[in-house]
Amino acid sequence: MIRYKKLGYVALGVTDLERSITYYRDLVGLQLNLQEEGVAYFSCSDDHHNLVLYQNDVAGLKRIAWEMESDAELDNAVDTFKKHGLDVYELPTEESKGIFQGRTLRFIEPNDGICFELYNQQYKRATSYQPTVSKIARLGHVVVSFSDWDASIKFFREVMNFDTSDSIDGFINFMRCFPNPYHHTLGVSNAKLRGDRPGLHHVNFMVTDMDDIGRALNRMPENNIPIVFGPGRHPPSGSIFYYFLDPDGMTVEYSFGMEEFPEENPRKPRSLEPRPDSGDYWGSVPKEDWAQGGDILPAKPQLIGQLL
Ligand SMILES: CC(C)C(=O)/C=C/C(C(=O)O)=C(/O)C(=O)O
Ligand SMILES: [Fe+2]
Repeated sequence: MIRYKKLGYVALGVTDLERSITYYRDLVGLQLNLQEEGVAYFSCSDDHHNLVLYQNDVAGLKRIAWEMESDAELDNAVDTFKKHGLDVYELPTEESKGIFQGRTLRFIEPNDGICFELYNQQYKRATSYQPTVSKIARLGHVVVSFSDWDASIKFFREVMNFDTSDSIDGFINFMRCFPNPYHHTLGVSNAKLRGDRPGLHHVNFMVTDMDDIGRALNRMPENNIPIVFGPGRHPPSGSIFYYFLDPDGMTVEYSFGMEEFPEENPRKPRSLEPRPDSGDYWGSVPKEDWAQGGDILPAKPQLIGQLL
């Protein structure tokens, strides 16, 4: 069974790269490690990047990348994916080095055509992430609204070896990239909840303590950043949460205190009733523009290199 180390990075298309650099660096608190023509690499760890922004005509989700436990797990993934009829491409060495990574594979997720990437390691930084406005602990999760909710969950479970931690029936299925312990690194949301329009739901950064949330409660409104949900506490993972929009209207979440699962004998997944208090113990309800921004950006041009 395929084994993942973690959710490595998320790549987004943004319509004004300079504007988004200022936002993600100065308001969200990510460290800008490198800016090249049309692309910016941010981290919140000793990785070279945990968020990559590309200048693009349309804002949206470009790629989701998973760091594997080992190089052998990349081979394991290739064998598994090919058995399930997936075309997997290995980036040429100069390409993977160009994004500061070791061996890198890409494929198209079959339900909504998202570019998924697996890699074994990124260049590490001696001087790792230095917190500024917020002590971000890690890139936490990405939630995507998929067209076929059941088929997507089946793919991630049966092909990618993700486990369901909990589900709000018909709304969101919270999945762990096994054996990563966090309650979810991927959320499978139902696009039927947003007019059958698949796309990015939100990107989450887990912060280190409540003060990081507290400071954001003031910093975001002071900078006229639209708040779209919370503060509150999510029943699925137990996380304190706070959601706000980025300059393209894509939804970003700060959270603190997520449940962790053991590799052996984890608790059973719960099926939560689809009602507002399954989303927030504290009773807040999301604004209309929560989780609405961000298309799924075409994957094909990213499939470069050798077909395995
Ligand atoms: C309001 C939705 C239905 C909800 O419960 C969300 C939970 C999520 C998420 O969607 O990512 C979390 O972030 C969480 O529980 O940590
Ligand atoms: Fe979330």
